[in-house]
Amino acid sequence: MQEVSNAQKARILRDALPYIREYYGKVVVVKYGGNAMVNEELRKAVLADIVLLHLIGVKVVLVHGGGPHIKDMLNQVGLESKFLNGLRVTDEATMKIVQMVLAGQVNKDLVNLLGSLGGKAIGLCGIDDDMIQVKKQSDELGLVGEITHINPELIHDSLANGYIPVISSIGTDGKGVSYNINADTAAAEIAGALQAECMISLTNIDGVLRNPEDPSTLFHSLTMQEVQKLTDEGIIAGGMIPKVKCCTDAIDCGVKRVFIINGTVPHAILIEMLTEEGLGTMFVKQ
Ligand SMILES: Nc1ncnc2c1ncn2[C@@H]1O[C@H](COP(=O)(O)OP(=O)(O)O)[C@@H](O)[C@H]1O
Ligand SMILES: CC(=O)N[C@@H](CCC(=O)OP(=O)(O)O)C(=O)O
Repeated sequence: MQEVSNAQKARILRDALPYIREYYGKVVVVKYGGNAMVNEELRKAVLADIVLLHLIGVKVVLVHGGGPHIKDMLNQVGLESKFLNGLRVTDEATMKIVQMVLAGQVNKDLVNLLGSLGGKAIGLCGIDDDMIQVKKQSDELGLVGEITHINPELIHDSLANGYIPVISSIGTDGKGVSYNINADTAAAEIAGALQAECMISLTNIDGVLRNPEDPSTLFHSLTMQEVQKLTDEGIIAGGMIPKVKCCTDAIDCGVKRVFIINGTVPHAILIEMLTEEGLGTMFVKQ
């Protein structure tokens, strides 16, 4: 690795200061999940950056998925993973596993790791205090929830008490039934309800690319109209479609800065938030 001189380190810190000031005391929602969350070393590095932001006074809210973890557990118990338009078809047996894996295994592992890195974290899911209220999205998807309302009180209380809230993407219908929610959707709705300064979705690709095989084709910023055009042209495809839709929804709901970045790049969150250049795709209204 190339040596960084003390003068360069000092310049990096000086240049970051205005951004630190800008984000101080502001709410930043980070969506973490997918393949960017599977590697343990990487996970530790991402969480260390979240702890650092928390320690310098940014109100970080971590919303997580865990699709690969759910898939592994379904495999272990002999259940199949089925998707319809990027959403998991969730029958009752699958929902039990989703809740166990997300609110149990993944959530508690993240909280535990944040704690070990010096962060004060609290693990929640959308069922706690009726935080994520849903209705059934469609009969075909089974227990997949469409969000009808976010009750942000518990998040505000957790932040006011100095915690990093770590929230898994499960909702309730208010009648005792748990529902599965795509984690990007949950993050965008939560960011909107909190009127967050910023939402960052971490994935395992650099952002939105004209050609996903070629990193030099990254779109550094995209307007809502450009997103529509690229989706119509089939350039934004597959798992990127719902991810980008959540970003534009968050902008529509008043979130000021919205990014998709590569969570496998060392210090990706810090580079995006605290440098002029950033590194992923930023979404803007126009
Ligand atoms: N234009 C595009 N730019 C970048 N990635 C794209 C694009 N179109 C489709 N994709 C695909 O979308 C994937 C990201 O979605 P997904 O795998 O669902 O993310 P995650 O698992 O992080 O939630 C990328 O790895 C890539 O294969
Ligand atoms: C309805 C639906 O599809 N829910 C997702 C929830 C987890 C998730 O979104 O995880 P990632 O962020 O890791 O993809 C699922 O069951 O996989």
